[in-house]
Amino acid sequence: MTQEQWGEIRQRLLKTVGQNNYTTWIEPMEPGGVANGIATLEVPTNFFGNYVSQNFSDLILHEINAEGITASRLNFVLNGQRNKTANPQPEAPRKTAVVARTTSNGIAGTAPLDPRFSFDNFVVGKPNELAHAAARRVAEGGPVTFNPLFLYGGVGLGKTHLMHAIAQELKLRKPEMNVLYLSAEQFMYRFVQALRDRKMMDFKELFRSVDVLMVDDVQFIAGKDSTQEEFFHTFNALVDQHKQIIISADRAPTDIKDLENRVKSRLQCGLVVDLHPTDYELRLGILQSKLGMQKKTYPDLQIEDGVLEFLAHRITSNVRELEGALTRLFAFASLVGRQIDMDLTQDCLADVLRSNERKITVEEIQRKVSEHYNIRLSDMIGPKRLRSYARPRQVAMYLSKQMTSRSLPEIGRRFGGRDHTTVMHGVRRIEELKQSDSQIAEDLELLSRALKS
Ligand SMILES: Nc1ncnc2c1ncn2[C@@H]1O[C@H](COP(=O)(O)OP(=O)(O)OP(=O)(O)O)[C@@H](O)[C@H]1O
Repeated sequence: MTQEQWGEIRQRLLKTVGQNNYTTWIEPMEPGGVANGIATLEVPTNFFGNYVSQNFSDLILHEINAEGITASRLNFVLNGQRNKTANPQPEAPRKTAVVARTTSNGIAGTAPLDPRFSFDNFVVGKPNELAHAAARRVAEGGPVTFNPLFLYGGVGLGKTHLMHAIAQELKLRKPEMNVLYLSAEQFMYRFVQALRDRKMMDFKELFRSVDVLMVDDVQFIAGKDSTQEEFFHTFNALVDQHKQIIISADRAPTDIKDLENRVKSRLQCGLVVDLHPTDYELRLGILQSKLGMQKKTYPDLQIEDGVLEFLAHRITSNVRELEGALTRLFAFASLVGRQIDMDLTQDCLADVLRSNERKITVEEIQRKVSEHYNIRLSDMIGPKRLRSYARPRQVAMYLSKQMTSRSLPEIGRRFGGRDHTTVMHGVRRIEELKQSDSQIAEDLELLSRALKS
């Protein structure tokens, strides 16, 4: 793809994604080649590539094809890594802030900080309140009370956001502090580079001279023995000097496989806090806060009441996907010139909604029903025929038939190896009672709502 073609494509993208998105996400990319239906774009960071891929790839592909270039997929490579040897290019100037002070030892430079990942933009709810409070405390830059702060949680739950927020806040409050933020992958890359260039002294000096070291996605160094070793020494040197360390990972230190025990135990010796999966209220709060940004980009678009609630209810996997869905919805609506209502939402996000469909299991149903009727799970599954066990059992069988794709024999097996005719009888009995017994009807309603949430 030539610069000229990319220029045309960019101009059209500006109209569809809006000025803000354009400046942040489209403008920094450089065009690469197109081969076998794959168009390559150069991006400044992996994070950047992931974000663009999740939020704008459909639109970009659409415009690339509109330019007469045939491509069905996009491939993102880091700036300057395409044809590195054949076509050496100077590193593109970074547009976002770099935290660490520049040094002259040839191995300085850190990950860019995303200005949107601030404390102000972080929505706090029950699942993340502890992690948020700990991050806030560390960002005050006061005396080191827990070292390290170890933040962990599943994909897209806000670990990187909190790390960037801490770094940016520290930069504001304590500009004299030397704060180094980087991913574990970059740590390894720098270590290998220093070894190769015989600059280990510089490497050690750089890492041991920081006031705050922040390493994102530390699980990456699992299984990489020499990097772990170096990380361990860096860690110890900084802790000895009472310098703050902040680490993030996708799981707790004890659960990171192939990480040496001494590293694990070091990582656990401060404060370990986790970001729990989001709940409905948090998801809705996040959507409401992100709505403001979209409205700035697309001031003419209206969003129908109930759409945000619908998304918060249905997209439960992670915040990144939730955010991506909102961005996509606005971009799509603006592209097709429609307002955002339920129909458009279902059309535009069919794939995301499908992949988020929650699979309810028979075991979950059994657990919820036994809690509801206050009986033991073992009594529900066991052989006792007492009415106080038999009725909840039939309710659970009925819900298993309605809410899962399990067959009657499969359900029977999960209820202590009962025959499929027993399950069928139970299901029919509850179907009858649902019509004649308002208490049972109410129980079913309550239980199915609780299971779906
Ligand atoms: N509580 C929150 N408030 C506002 N935005 C959030 C919140 N949690 C996550 N996000 C947003 O969700 C997206 C994903 O978050 P982030 O990159 O921090 O996830 P992560 O936990 O680091 O994921 P990964 O494991 O993939 O690195 C970001 O755009 C971030 O701003």
